[in-house]
Amino acid sequence: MSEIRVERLTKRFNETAALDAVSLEFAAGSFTALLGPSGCGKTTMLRLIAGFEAPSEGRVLFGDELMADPQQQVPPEARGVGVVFQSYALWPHMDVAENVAYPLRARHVKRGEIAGRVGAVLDIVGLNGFESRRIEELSGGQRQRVALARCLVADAKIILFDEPLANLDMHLRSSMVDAFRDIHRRTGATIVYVTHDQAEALALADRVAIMSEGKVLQAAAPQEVYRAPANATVAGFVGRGSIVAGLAIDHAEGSATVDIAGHRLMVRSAGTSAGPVKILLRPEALRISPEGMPATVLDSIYRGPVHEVRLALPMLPGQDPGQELLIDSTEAIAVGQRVHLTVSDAWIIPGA
Ligand SMILES: Nc1ncnc2c1ncn2[C@@H]1O[C@H](COP(=O)(O)OP(=O)(O)OP(=O)(O)O)[C@@H](O)[C@H]1O
Repeated sequence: MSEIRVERLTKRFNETAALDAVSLEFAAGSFTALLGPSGCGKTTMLRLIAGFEAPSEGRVLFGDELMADPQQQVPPEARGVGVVFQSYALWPHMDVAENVAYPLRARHVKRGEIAGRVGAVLDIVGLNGFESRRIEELSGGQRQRVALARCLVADAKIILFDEPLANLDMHLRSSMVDAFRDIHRRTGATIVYVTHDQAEALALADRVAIMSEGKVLQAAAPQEVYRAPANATVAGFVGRGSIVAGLAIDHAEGSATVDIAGHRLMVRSAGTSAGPVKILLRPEALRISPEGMPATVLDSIYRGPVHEVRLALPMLPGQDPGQELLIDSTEAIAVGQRVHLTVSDAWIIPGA
């Protein structure tokens, strides 16, 4: 059953549609990341689900229950949703345990029960022993964990996260990514997680919804979004890679033969007719070898374990000039060198 359903959900601020007729379901227990550039409508979607905004058009349902349409809205506190923002909004004058206990106190839960539940969630977020620490004595990552614990203690079936790791350094972010995976496993909550960090989205979510200009361009498993982007915008937004022009010569179920710069190869395809196509080539699917697609090295940048090498494809009559590819190479390669590439995987971008 789907826990959250948004139907043709639209939110307009003055003339601009921050969210534009989006329909999306969130299955019970799923972990969906909303991913997209700044201003694409991610936070607006979250705020509509939480009840902090009212829809201009469309509806929000939890199960079969209507939460909001333009005429009526269930108030946020009656939706039973946990929300964690990037600003932790903790009470500075209370210690860790008091902050975490706050939602239970507000609901008049018994003292004895509160202590047990607070201990249990502090355990989940790895803050056992910090009960009587003051908030100002905590690091950014520890504060974020307190905010997380305070959200978890309420036992919400739906938890919304708005860029919860945005203020943390890289090292802390990766340890918090582990904490989030653990929390999802333990609570089984339906999670919607807003981020503009694709690595975070791919690592955490079982489904990624890529948004742009108030619309959802693709909502699919992380592997699918990466391997088979629905259009050029998604392809450009998720992962590294190059989009080159080619000519489809022949196609079968799920694959096609294409010509790229005079070189023929088999690529994956969602079904296309013969003619010009755009093809996505990921760096890890390209390898320098004695024969294959010819290319010339334009430049090479050391990126840590590998050199990222930019190559130019030969220009052929009737094809796009200046087509470029990216590959990762364990060795530095001299600029100007001519090489050949084997292609182990490629994808025809639908409708491009
Ligand atoms: N209260 C508001 N009043 C007017 N415009 C708003 C309001 N809230 C959001 N917007 C506009 O709606 C659009 C979507 O905003 P939203 O905050 O949902 O984007 P986002 O994808 O979360 O961006 P970011 O990653 O920068 O947080 C933006 O163009 C924004 O300027």
